[in-house]
Amino acid sequence: MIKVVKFGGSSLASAAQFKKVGAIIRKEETRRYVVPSAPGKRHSGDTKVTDLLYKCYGQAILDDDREEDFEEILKVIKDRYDSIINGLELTISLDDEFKTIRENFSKKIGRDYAASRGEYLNGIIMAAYLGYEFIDAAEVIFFDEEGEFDAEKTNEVLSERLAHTERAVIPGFYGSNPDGTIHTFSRGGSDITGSIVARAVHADMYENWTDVSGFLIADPRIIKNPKAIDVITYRELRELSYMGATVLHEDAIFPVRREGIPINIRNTNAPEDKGTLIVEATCQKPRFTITGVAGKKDFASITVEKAMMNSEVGFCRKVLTVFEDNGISIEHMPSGIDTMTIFVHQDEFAEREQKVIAGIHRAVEPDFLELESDLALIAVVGRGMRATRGTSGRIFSALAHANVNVKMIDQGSSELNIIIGVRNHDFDAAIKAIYDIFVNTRI
Ligand SMILES: Nc1ncnc2c1ncn2[C@@H]1O[C@H](COP(=O)(O)OP(=O)(O)O)[C@@H](O)[C@H]1O
Ligand SMILES: N[C@@H](CC(=O)OP(=O)(O)O)C(=O)O
Repeated sequence: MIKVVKFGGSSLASAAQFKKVGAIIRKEETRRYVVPSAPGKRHSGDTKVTDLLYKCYGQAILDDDREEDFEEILKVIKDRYDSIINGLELTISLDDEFKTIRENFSKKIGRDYAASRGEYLNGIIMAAYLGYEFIDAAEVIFFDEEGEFDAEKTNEVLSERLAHTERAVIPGFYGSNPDGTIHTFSRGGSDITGSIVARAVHADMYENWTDVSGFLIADPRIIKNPKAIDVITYRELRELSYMGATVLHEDAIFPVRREGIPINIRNTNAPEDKGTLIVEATCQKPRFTITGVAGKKDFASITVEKAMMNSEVGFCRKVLTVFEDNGISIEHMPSGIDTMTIFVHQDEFAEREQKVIAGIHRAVEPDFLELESDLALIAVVGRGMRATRGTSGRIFSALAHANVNVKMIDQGSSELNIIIGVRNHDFDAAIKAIYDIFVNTRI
């Protein structure tokens, strides 16, 4: 049995957190491959080391005389690592590493390099603390010429390397380009590294340790003490992650899914809790009709109206081409007989708004065109919804009771999700109402 264990920044924010992590790893022999993130927030007002590194590099590349700020931030970062090393009573020193980092920052070596040092340094500490081998992710995780993750090369090199390594620490979040420079995944990308490592060693389980007891039915920042989901399918999770449930990076699912490796989300601060199991398929009935609810704010909608639109061949395509030509991706597209509405990210749309409107006029000569902004989209997700009648009815009545005006509803063809559009300022109230009706009331 082999387990790959990834620890998030919240689990590695201080020496005290490292000790909890050490105890978890030592408890099971099978926890052979460890993927650490950079130290995260120790409390709500704190700053993640990754953010400090971005800030520090931002100072380093300024041409004017900002030496002081640069040195100050670098010292804050070094102090954080030193306090972990001292708290763990380790004898290692990162002085030489910081010397190299300072030199490389002065050479303006790259923003990705800068950010990656958070995981790199934490990996060195973790390996020393556990007595595991340290493997620099730059040697085993690869990106191609276009900057896309190179899954096949990585899998080949990484599986070969780990086949000869009994226990190792591989820092998350980064790898290398064909020219040897450092490249990072997008934010939260250590989850992806964990998944890649799990695939490479054909792990039996990918444990992803964080600061909550699993994937929760709703965002704990909106709902107080939400219940955890026991078992969730990859597909349900994809829907929820995409719509803003940030526990696991949305791209972290692909590598393990190929191999059918389950993911277990666990809590470093409550290691006895079972957490959430993420699987390909399950016969286990969900506890509630919905598995989870998540959402994102700041969308704009463009409604195009034209009589007999439905019978005009190619109408939708012509409208969509306008968005494509302007490089704007489309989030949702509910339609009626004479209308279609397109939901887009507000910030992406704002810059090209007038170009898009002009383009639509030229392309399809609509009778009427309406724009709306500051909208939020909420996804209610659940494999149990298919078998339950009246789910949308319950959602509508709950939202009506909470005085939330529903702007749009779109049921996915898989019947796995229902997407609801509301105003930004109704977002929290809508999530609360949906959680309440399905989880607390449970009629
Ligand atoms: N549905 C959800 N279930 C659990 N956590 C959620 C959910 N939606 C948002 N979160 C947030 O995700 C956080 C965990 O993810 P993250 O901050 O990336 O942790 P880590 O630093 O361990 O990688 C939780 O602390 C919680 O605030
Ligand atoms: N440290 C990186 C990568 C990461 O995955 O972090 P975490 O596991 O704390 O979300 C970030 O902040 O984006």
